[in-house]
Amino acid sequence: MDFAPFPEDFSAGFAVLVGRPNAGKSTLTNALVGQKVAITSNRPQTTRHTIRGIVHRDKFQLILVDTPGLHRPRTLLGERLNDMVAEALAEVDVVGFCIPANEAIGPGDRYIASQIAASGNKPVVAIVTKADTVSSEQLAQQLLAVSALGEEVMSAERAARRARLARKEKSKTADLPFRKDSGPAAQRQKSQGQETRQPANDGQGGWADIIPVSSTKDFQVEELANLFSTYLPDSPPLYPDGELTDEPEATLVAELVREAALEGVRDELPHSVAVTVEEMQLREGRSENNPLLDVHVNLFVERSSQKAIIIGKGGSRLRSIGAEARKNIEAILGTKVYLDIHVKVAKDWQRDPRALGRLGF
Ligand SMILES: Nc1nc2c(ncn2[C@@H]2O[C@H](COP(=O)(O)OP(=O)(O)OP(=O)(O)O)[C@@H](O)[C@H]2O)c(=O)[nH]1
Repeated sequence: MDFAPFPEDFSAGFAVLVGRPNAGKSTLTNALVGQKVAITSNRPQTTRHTIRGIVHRDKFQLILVDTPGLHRPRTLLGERLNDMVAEALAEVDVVGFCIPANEAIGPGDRYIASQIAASGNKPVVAIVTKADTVSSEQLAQQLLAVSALGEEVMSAERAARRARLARKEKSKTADLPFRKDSGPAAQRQKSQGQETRQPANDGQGGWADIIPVSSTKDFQVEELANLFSTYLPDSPPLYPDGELTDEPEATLVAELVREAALEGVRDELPHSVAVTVEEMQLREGRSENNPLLDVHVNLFVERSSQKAIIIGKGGSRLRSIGAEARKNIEAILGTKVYLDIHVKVAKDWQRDPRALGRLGF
């Protein structure tokens, strides 16, 4: 790996974008990175895997983790998705909480905000996305509403932490033969005002920052990158220049096939489609400057009625899924691709832990 020379005050680290489905996380990731790496779609929850894009600048390197839409779990799959989000939050230097400018703040946003607040001491930048879709008055209103949400969840979380701490202290002392907080040491501590530990995510009242952006109109995207960079630790670059994503190629391929399969099925399928890559290798006997990548994938649905939808009349839908997916895979991997898709029924895979494991969740 070749690293270009970097200045002494270089910083590098990780950011995660969270937000409810359709909040614009994938589009923002792409805008920041400058190339299509995350999967966008106008339907919710197409981002299943944590996909990283890397923002390279002269003074910093920002590694972005794009999470699945954090949402209230309904099925086992939902719980796993939320686990993945929690893991992602634990690993980053700064959290970007995406809230669309053109939708009222709802219980979904509140739930996510409280999850982030509970997750600890990471600075949270509230990002009001899709700023181009509203008037400046509406944008100002939304910024105020987002700010109020920050105050609300952070102070609620502080109160909850204090209550949790108090309960913990109480249960620790409850089964002792004498009261632990009545001895001289405890009295001394109390008189010095040390009895309550302060929660970690304190001090701001609300968010670390609030910024409106538009990914499609390139409004304030660079400002956001710079803002994120102020939260990164001093560090040499973590990835070589030019590397845009470290997501294994197979995951990208599976995502692209899944995205193509969901296109055109307007409402019903998003939660019922999973894709695994069975085999991916360069075809033998091709010349070095004209390689062909053979890709075999399984596309799982839950019911045979869904299989019929995916395949379409005389196989027509499956053919266009294949063509669309192949075009996008070729664009990202930069080589010609032969794509073979097998449609299979895996009954109730969303609720079956073994099936989830097999499908890579
Ligand atoms: N007008 C406008 N539309 C946007 C902008 N950013 C995203 N969108 C649209 O909003 C929709 C959702 O965007 P995504 O980036 O897929 O949202 P997401 O949060 O990644 O969604 P999930 O993967 O479902 O969690 C897409 O149709 C985007 O084209 C923006 O800045 N302006």
